[in-house]
Amino acid sequence: MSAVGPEAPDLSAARRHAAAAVLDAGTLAYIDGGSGLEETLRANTAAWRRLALQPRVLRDMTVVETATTLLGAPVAAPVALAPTAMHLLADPEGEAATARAAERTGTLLVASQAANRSWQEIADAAPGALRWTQMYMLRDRGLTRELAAYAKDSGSRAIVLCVDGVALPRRSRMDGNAFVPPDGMPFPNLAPASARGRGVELGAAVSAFDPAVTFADLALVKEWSGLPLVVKGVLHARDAVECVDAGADAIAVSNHGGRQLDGCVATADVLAEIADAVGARAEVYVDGGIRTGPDVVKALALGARAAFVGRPALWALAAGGTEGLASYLGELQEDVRRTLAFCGCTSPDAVRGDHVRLRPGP
Ligand SMILES: Cc1cc2nc3c(=O)[nH]c(=O)nc-3n(C[C@H](O)[C@H](O)[C@H](O)COP(=O)(O)O)c2cc1C
Ligand SMILES: CC(C)CC(=O)C(=O)O
Repeated sequence: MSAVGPEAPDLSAARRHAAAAVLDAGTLAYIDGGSGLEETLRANTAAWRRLALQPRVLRDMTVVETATTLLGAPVAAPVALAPTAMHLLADPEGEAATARAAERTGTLLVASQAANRSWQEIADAAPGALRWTQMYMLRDRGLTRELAAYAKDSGSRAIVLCVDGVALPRRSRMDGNAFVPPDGMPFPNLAPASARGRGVELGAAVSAFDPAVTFADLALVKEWSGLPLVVKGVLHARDAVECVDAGADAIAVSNHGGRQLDGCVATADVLAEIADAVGARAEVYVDGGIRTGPDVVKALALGARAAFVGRPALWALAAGGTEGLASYLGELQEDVRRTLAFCGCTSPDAVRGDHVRLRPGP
């Protein structure tokens, strides 16, 4: 404990606490954990703490808007739901519950390819929600093509191609390192239409991810889906530029919440150089350790258009279902609003690079 007492809890801490009371230990370890020594998991949050906002004053903050657009579509705030697998672990309605919370709060939902509800069921649960679809390039290109078309047909407005799944991570907290989903957990969006009702086994699904994926595949995914393409899992400025050269419409700076390559850079530490390299050619987003309104505004100052949250949304969903997630998202939006006001910004667009700087010290 420091001289001034314990660190104040962030908005998600109470949700994490409540989730721990309802989830079994294995499920909680799966959600919370990272890979290896969890160096990157810890570095993600620590990197946001090392940055300090430098506010501007005397700018009339009577009206402060958090609303913005993502790939042209309006959202209530520059905070979105990162794709996370298996929402049936957190709520008996799975991603349908998540989608309703997104709809209610004007939040973008990125539906995972490892969702337990089919993309069409998620769409039907919340027709007013803005939804993008996360996919992997599968070894079976024909199936990938079919699923890309399915994403579009079920109303997704973009594909988020996750490119950090080229090896199996060692997830240290989990017994034997393998999380075994409960029996009967469906993965309908990894199966061809003919088997969508049954879904596939998770193990089979994960080994279906194609480690041979390259920049040349980006154009294919765009063509197959007919949708804008976000590349998720980029951590190097030159890769970001190459993705944009290959047709990407947006870059999601992400290390998968410290769950894939342990020991890699924290996202906050590379965001600015990636955003600078990409410039106005594509939107740039970030995830990993985003927990507060100030974290979101720091991300905007470093050049992101939006920040995405992963684990806190699952904790909030487990703790309180649609209601719990909607109230968490509402509080986070309010935290963004008050942070913008304190920074002298009447909207996300008003945030500039000089609103953030590194804290002095070790
Ligand atoms: C339980 C869990 C499941 C995840 N599943 C996926 C997934 O299916 N697809 C994907 O692209 N990313 C997945 N991610 C990574 C998130 O999209 C995101 O990068 C990460 O959670 C952000 O870090 P945060 O949890 O610190 O906010 C998952 C993350 C967690 C915690
Ligand atoms: C089923 C997995 C692909 C989900 C995932 O990405 C994760 O657990 O981090």
